[in-house]
Amino acid sequence: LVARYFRRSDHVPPGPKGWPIIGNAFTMTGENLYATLTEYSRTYGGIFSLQLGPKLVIILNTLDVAKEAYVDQASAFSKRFMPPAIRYIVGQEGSLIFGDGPIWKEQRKFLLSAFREFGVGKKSLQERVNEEASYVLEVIERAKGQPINLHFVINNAVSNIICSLSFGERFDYNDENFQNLLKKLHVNVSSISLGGIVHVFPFLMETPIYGYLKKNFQSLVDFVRRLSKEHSETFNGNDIRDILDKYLLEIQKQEDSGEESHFKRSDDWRLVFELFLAGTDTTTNTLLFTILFATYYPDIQQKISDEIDEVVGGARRPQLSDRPNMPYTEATIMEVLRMRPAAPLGVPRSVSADTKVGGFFIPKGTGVFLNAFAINHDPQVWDHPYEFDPTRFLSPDGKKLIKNDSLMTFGTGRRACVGENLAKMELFFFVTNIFQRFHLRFPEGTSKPDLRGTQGISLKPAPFEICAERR
Ligand code: HEM
Repeated sequence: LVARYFRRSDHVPPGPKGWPIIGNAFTMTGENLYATLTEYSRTYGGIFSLQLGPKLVIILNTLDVAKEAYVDQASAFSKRFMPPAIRYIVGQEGSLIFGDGPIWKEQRKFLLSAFREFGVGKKSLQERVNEEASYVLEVIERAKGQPINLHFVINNAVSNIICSLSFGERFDYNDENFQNLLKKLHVNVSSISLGGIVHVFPFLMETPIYGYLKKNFQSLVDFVRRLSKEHSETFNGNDIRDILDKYLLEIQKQEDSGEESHFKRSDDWRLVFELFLAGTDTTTNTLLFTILFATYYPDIQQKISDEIDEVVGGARRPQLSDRPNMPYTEATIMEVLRMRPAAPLGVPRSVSADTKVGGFFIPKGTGVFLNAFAINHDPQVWDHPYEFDPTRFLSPDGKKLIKNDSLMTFGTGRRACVGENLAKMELFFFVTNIFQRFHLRFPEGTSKPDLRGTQGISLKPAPFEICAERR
């Protein structure tokens, strides 16, 4: 009976054999997980399955099956599978990233409208990001050309954009409390995968091996809760300063109208917490990879710098209106997003009704991972997929940015990333500010860093240092 409970049905997509009880949980760990799963896709095809304990999950590895599931069958594929260990710590109810149904729908609509209101894609936020970038430039300047690891500065800067949108505050790069918090978040998203053994046995969170994950998440929740509480004490319905105020106003309106409220006062911390979770390490890692690739390929860095000189010059800050005139810089960012998707397996979904994909039976309740790395490197779609070549996103004359629907870095369908425009805006401003002012190289006498990156929930570059010389 036990064996039958854990065994895969014959009609579901094939996949590698697992161990008794835990199935393929060990397969779903390892710092090169994205590469391992992409290898499997070469053996098993566009869709294959794994067993996480008793839970069947499928991995979508080509654009065709991704669209067939997430777009053509959006109703069956728009729920989330929340990895048990994460649910165990932060719960699923009221979650935008992991929730479902009307609450999720309202939260998503709310956030998209809040992003518009508070300047995503607009001048007001441009000033904010430029200002934050100027603090990063100061840190680089102070290093005076000596080797520096930019990880926690960039991480702090990116988080400050979320903090400023959410509750109008930024934290100094020397603020030890905030830095510690970011480190804890970083450790959590980079040291567990979305499908490893801890999700088969979530009680491991209570043991010394994994207990730190629970503590780390709890510190972040406590921090956001405290800030949300302090912020709400200064709430004035006639002066909506940021996303948290807008959220509180929404609650007030729903309470006043006597309607059943989907936004709860007790949950006001959650939205901000989830913006941290979804938006900090993803954007940080992509920005670090951009710095890494541009330093690794000096000719590409030179082309970015030339474009900045031509379009922006050296005297003023970059503007949103410069973006359409800077296709090479934008194409380089797109190429980094393709090569190193910060969430290489997306955020898992759950199938809400028995269905079929790629001709295979997919039972209700199956977990689904979108292998963005495999799709972004599919040789059927991309020429020389493992080469770093920004020109693949440029028109033949190099003057226009060419989008490609096969880029799966932000997911697709109803639950695609809501932060895509914000992330791209941040990437553009941080990249242009840095390469406007500095030429970057690796420290003398050191070997070139590894470009592959290591994977937990997010994919991050291995630690590296750069030396920055003023241009
Ligand atoms: C380079 C940076 C980023 C990458 C690569 C990324 C990637 C993703 C991916 C793959 C998903 C799942 C999509 C799907 O299921 O189809 C997602 C969801 C999400 N992202 Fe992002 N993200 C980034 C930045 C951000 C930022 C800056 C924010 C907000 C501050 C954000 C907020 C969210 C939210 C709230 C969701 C859940 C949406 C839902 O379930 O409806 N992301 N992201």
